[in-house]
Amino acid sequence: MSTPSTLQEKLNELRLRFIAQLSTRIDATINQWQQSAGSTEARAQLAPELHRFFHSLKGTGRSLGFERLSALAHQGEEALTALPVPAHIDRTIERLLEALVQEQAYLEQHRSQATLPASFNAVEFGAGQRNSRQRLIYLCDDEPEQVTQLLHHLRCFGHEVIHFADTQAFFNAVLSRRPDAIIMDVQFPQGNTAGTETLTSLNRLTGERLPAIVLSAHGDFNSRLSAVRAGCSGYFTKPVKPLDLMLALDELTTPLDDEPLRVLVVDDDPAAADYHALVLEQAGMTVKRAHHPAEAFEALDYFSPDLMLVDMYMPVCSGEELATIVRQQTEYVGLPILYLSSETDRQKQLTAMNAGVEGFITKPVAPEELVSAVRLRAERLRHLRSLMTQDSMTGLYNHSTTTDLISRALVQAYRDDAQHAMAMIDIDHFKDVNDTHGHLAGDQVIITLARMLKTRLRVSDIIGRYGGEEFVVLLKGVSADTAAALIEELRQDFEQVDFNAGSARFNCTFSAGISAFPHHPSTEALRVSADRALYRAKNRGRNRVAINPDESDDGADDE
Ligand SMILES: Nc1nc2c(ncn2[C@@H]2O[C@H](COP(=O)(O)OP(=O)(O)OP(=O)(O)O)[C@@H](O)[C@H]2O)c(=O)[nH]1
Repeated sequence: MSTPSTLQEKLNELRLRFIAQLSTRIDATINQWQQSAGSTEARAQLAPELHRFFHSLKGTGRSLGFERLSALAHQGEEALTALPVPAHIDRTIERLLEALVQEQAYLEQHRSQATLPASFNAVEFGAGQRNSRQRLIYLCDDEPEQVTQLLHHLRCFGHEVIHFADTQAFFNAVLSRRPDAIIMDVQFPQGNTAGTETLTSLNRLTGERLPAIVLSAHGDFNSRLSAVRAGCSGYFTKPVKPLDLMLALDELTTPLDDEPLRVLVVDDDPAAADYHALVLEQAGMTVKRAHHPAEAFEALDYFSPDLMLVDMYMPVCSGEELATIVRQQTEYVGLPILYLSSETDRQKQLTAMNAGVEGFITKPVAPEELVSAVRLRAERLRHLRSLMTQDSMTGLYNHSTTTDLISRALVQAYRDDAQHAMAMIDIDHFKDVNDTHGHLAGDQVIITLARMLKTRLRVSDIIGRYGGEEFVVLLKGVSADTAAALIEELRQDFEQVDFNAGSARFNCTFSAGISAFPHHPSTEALRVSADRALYRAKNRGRNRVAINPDESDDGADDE
């Protein structure tokens, strides 16, 4: 069988799985019901479980589009909660269980026709997960010297760059593959504003405003006006300083946050958890499913969710109890919690909100409604968190957050039996940079290295600014040797970046030390070993990457 790829296919697969498991669930309940026959006490003991069975079938049934099944389950739930207890309640329950058996048989027979209700067919979310900070840039310029310099810098920052020397080839390329940003020269042999005119035509043709920055040999009014009319965000006169252009590109292309939102879905019913997880995953979020509240409690620590979506009724404890337990820990006081339930009783909803949760989503929820409710709250938390955890100059994690995140990653690595590597990176002779070119130029170097680390390493790697000109990176899933090779590539590119301070141009280098997990099994042990290797790199002349000999795969010294 082929792997389902679209949301519809995945949801249909979920429906089929739900139908396949339905008879076991109904049979088990009928069994319990029959065993409790004749004993008022046994029936009373069974009532909460029976209620959960009907409640869960009602919610998941409706979410997956099984309206008749859900309506029957709803009747069962109502009968069990009605006060006074309805006359002939046993007869009612038996009738409903029989009806569920028939409905199950019907669904089983017609399983090949199982398709989602029409309301789901319009649902498609955007491109989904972005797991790279690299961008596709089109550079359209016919001046060889400028092009060589820009290509070099753009590639140092890990961007994929395609160069066009004429506007026609550029025009055709944009129509076949849209870039993330465009750098466009204004003047070409075809005319003084041929570059911006090409952009204007493309904007008209595509109905979009293409993200573009203009380079021009002239800063005159007409050239600038043509750029504004072409919808360009930046205008640079040649010779352009590559780093200024990089920053402008960043503003044009970098979304607020690259990392997918993490959502913890807690539901004892696997079908319901799968359904909601699928919808959120399709919208680009990373989802962890927990079927038991204790499992959810553990996941808080190693998964570090941006939001928790909790079923209100679970056998072990209620959503409200779980929310209270979570809230009792200071580090999770701000974690947004949303209840997800088919409970429609307003009073019960309000009571459940007492645990300080963010809101209540009633099942079945339309996919786009779920995504928007989750995204809104999770992004707010991300923003607040970032103010506390990031270094304001570089946007990298600050010292304490870096240490904290690395420690959590190591806990997870123990579980997964994974290997990681740590790199300590320190800019060489940085005091001289400040003394010679000024503090602002020094800041520019720090920001540039931070930017390179972010664009070149993986989103899942942990990158922090440890101190002034010192950075630490946890490269996940790689050996010390692989990490050393990756950092060595970065080192070679960094030394070629041109910095400017007034009319002076200068270059910088860095040294790095590498250590490996599980060879060094704690954050502190990793740090000490990487620091020792960094010291060796500095001692041996700087501008190099070092590993302690005992960490290298072949045990050889790195130099
Ligand atoms: N511009 C700037 N300088 C900083 C910042 N934080 C720390 N520094 C400076 O970084 C310099 C670090 O210098 P040192 O630790 O002596 O080392 P170094 O000159 O880089 O020499 P080596 O590491 O031995 O190659 C100090 O002069 C600090 O003032 C910052 O945010 N911006």
